[in-house]
Amino acid sequence: MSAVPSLPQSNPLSRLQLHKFGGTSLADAGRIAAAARLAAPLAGGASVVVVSAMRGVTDALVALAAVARGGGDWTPGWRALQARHHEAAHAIAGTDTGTLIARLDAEAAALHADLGALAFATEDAALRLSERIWGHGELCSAWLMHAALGGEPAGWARLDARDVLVVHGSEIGMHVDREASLKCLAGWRARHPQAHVVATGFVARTPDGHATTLGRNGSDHSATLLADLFDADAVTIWTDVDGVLSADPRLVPDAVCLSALSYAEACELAYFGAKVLHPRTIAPLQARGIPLSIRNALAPSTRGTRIDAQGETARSPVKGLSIVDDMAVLELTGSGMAGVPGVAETLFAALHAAGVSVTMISQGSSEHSICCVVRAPEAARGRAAIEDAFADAIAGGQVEGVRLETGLCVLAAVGDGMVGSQGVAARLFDGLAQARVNIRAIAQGASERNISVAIAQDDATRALRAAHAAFWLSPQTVSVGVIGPGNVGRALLAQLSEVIPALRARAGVDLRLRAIASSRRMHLGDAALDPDTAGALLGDHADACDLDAFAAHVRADHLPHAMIVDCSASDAVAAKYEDWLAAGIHVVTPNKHAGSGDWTRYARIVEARVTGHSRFMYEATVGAGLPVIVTLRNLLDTGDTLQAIDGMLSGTLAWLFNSFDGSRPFSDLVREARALGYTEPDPRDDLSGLDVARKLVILAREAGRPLSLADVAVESLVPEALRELPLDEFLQRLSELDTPMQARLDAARAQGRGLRHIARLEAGGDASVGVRALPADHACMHTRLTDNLVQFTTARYAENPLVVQGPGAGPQVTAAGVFGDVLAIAHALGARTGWRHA
Ligand SMILES: NC(=O)C1=CN([C@@H]2O[C@H](COP(=O)(O)OP(=O)(O)OC[C@H]3O[C@@H](n4cnc5c(N)ncnc54)[C@H](O)[C@@H]3O)[C@@H](O)[C@H]2O)C=CC1
Ligand SMILES: N[C@@H](CC=O)C(=O)O
Repeated sequence: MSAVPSLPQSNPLSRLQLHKFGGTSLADAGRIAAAARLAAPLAGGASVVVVSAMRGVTDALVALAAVARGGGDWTPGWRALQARHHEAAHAIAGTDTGTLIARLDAEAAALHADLGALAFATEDAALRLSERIWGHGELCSAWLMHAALGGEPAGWARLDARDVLVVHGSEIGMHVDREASLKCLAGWRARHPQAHVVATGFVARTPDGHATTLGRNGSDHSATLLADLFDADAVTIWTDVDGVLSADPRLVPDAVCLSALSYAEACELAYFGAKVLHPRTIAPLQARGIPLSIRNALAPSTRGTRIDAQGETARSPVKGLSIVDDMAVLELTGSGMAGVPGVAETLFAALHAAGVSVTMISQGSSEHSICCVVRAPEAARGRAAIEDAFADAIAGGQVEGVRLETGLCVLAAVGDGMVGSQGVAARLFDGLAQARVNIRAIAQGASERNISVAIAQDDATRALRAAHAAFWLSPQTVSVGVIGPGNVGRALLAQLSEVIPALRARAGVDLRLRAIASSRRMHLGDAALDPDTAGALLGDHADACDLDAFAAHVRADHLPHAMIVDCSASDAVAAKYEDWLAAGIHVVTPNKHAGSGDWTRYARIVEARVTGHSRFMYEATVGAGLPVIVTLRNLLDTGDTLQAIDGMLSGTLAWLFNSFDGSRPFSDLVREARALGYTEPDPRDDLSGLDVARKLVILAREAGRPLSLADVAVESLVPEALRELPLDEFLQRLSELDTPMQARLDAARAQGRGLRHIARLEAGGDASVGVRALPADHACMHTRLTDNLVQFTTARYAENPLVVQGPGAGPQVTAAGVFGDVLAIAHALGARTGWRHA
C-alpha cells in the first residue's frame, strides 16, 4: 500500500463513533429524530453519521430518471419528493425551518435541472446525470439529519461525500482511491473543523470529478469507507433487524441473532447473501481492525452483532447458513483431460472472457471431470464459451462435452469454528440426508471456513431448515401436537407447562407444543404455544379441525423431530396413525382404538413405524400411569415365556366395586367416577367390559397373539335396553343399573364374598372379562380406590406371579404415563449419533 496522508495526527476527533442509518430508520421525521438520539456523541467523543435516503426515495428517483429519460412527465414525481422532504423538514427543524427548507430546495432545484436535461442528453451524459439523480435522496436526508442533530450550532458539519470519496469502477466492483480520498478529506476538514459530521451515504465521485454511486445498497459500503478515512474507533450500522442472523428468518423460523462474528465469517456470509451486510462492506474495516456493530434502530436495547477480528467461539462451529438461488452447474467431462496441464486454466479463461462469474468449483482427483457452479442466467453463455474453447478436444474425442444443469442453488455453511474441527461436514451432510436432500456438488476451501453444496432449488428451504436444525437445535428438539384437550389432555398440558423449561435446561429435551386440536377445532402455531393457555385457543374463532393439515404442520421442516400425542378416545384419529408414523411422526397415546382395533390396521401401523423410522408408544392404554406394557415387554424381550395375565384392569370398575357397599346406589357411584375423570368419555365402555377387553387385546398383541375384541368373552353390566341409547339418555336412565347390581352384591355377600371386575388372558389366547365374587383373602380384595392389579404368570414367575399394582385411572396419573412415553422417545432421540429428521 502506498504512503497516504495520515489524518489522525491532525484529526481533532478522538473516540470517534461512526453511525450509519438505512432508509427504514429514516422513514419519516419521527424516525429521523429517533436516529439522531442514537447517534448522539459520547461525552468527549465525536460522531460521524452516514445516512441513506429516506425509505423508498431511491426507488422513486430511479423511476423518475427512467420517466425523464423516456421523455415523460416527471414533474409530479419530483414535486411529491420535494413535498415529502418538506414535510419531514417542518417536523424536524423547529425554529430554523427556513434554512433547512432553503437547503432542500437548492437540492430539489439541482434535481429539477438534471431531470430536465435527461431527455436530451447523450448516452454518456445521461448516465452521469442519472448517477447524480439517484443520489439526491441522500443529499436531502443528510440535511434533515443535520438539522435533527442541531446543525452548526451544535457542532455538526454536513458532508456531501462526493466532495471526498473518490472511487473508480474496477472489474471486481467499485474501488476507492484511498490516497486521493484522504487528501480531499483533509482539505474538507480544513474548511469544516466541527467536531461532528453528517455525511451522505451511497454517493461518491469519480477521479475526473463526476458524481457517481456505490451501487444499490451501497450506503453500508460508504459508511465503512468513511470510517476508514475518518479513522473511526467503531462503526454501528443501524438497520431494522436485530443483527446478523444464523439464517434468513423468513425461511428458518428458528434463526438466531449472532452476538459476534469475525471479519472473515462476515465476508463469507456477506458473499452468500446474508442480507444485512453488503459484500465489500467489511474490507475497509478489516484492514484497520475497526469493529462494526449491526443493531436494530427500532429496538435499540438489543445488543446486535459485533464484527471484529476475533469473533467469538460459539456453541455451534457454524455461524451462519445461507442460500444463493438460481444457480446452474457446468460440467466438463472427458477421459482425455486426466493429467493434462492447463485444462482448468482454459475453462476458467473461457468463462472470464464470457463475463461469467464462478461461484463454486469442484474437481475430483481423477481429473476426469471438472465442474463449476455459475449463476443460471449466465450458464448458457458459459457453456457456449467452454464448448468453443474446447472445440478441438471435443471434436477429437478427448473431451465429451459440457453438461449444463439448471434449477440449482448453493447452500453455504460458514464459521471460524469449522477450522480444524472434525465432524462438521458429517453433521451438515447427515442433516441434509435425513431431510432427503440430494447433494449435486461440494466445495470446501482450504480455509475450512465455508462448506458449500449445490442442491436442487426445490429443496432449498427444506435443506436450509435441516442444516440449521443440525447445528443450532438440540438433537432432542421435538415439534409436538396434542389432540384432545379433555381430562387427560388438559392434565398433560399442565404437566408439560411445569416441566418443559427444566427439561430444556437440564437434559436438552426441547419439546415445542406447536399445535392443538379438539374434535371440532384446531390451532396451529408458528412459534411454540404456551401449554397453559393453548386450550383457550380452540374457541369458535379457531380453524375447523383437519387432522391432515394438523399433522403437516406438526411435521415442520425446521425442527428435527415431530410427535403427535393423541389424548382423544377417537377411532377416526387412530385411523391416521399409520400415515403419521410412515411420514416419520412419532405417535404417543392413551387411546386404545389403534391397539385393540381391526387386526390388519394394527399390523399396518406396526409396519409404518419401520418405514417411517418412527415410534409408537401407548403405555397409558393399560393401567394409565402404571408400567404394565413395559413390564410385559421386558419379560418377553429377556426370553421369559408368558403363561397368563390376570387381575383388575379397570380403574373405574375397581373404584366402583371398592366403593359399592350398598349404602349408595350404584348409579350414584358411576356418576361420581365420571366426574372424577376415571371413566371413558362414554361410561358404558367401562361398564360393558369393552374398555377392559381392549386392554386385554393390547396386552395379547404385545405378547405376540393376534387377538381381536371378538375373541374376548365379555360380560356386560349394561342392561340390554340401555346399550344403544344416546349418551345423554343413558345417563338419565342410569338408575336402571341399581337393582341388578344391588342383587349381585347381596348374593356375593351371602357367600361371604365381595365383587371385583376381573380380566384373564391365557397363554393359548383365551380371554375373558367380567365381574367375579371373590373370597375376602383374594389379593384383588385388598386394593384401594382405582387400583389396578396386574399379575404376570410366566416361566420365571410361575409360583409367585410378578404383580404391578397402583392407581389405574384418573387424569393426572394417565397424563404422567403419556408424558413418560413422550420423554422415552425424546431421550432415545438424544442417544443417537446426530439426529434423524422426521
Ligand atoms: N381418564 C382416564 O383415567 C384414562 C383415559 N385413558 C384414555 O385417554 C383418552 C382421553 O380420555 P379423557 O381425557 O378422559 O376423555 P375426554 O372425553 O375428557 O377427552 C377427549 C378429548 O378428545 C377430543 N376428541 C374426541 N374426538 C376427537 C376427534 N375425532 N378429533 C380430535 N379430538 C377429539 C375431545 O374434544 C376431548 O377434548 C381416552 O382414549 C381414554 O380411553 C386412558 C387411561 C386412563
Ligand atoms: N376408564 C378407564 C381409564 C383407563 O384406561 C379405566 O377406568 O380404567
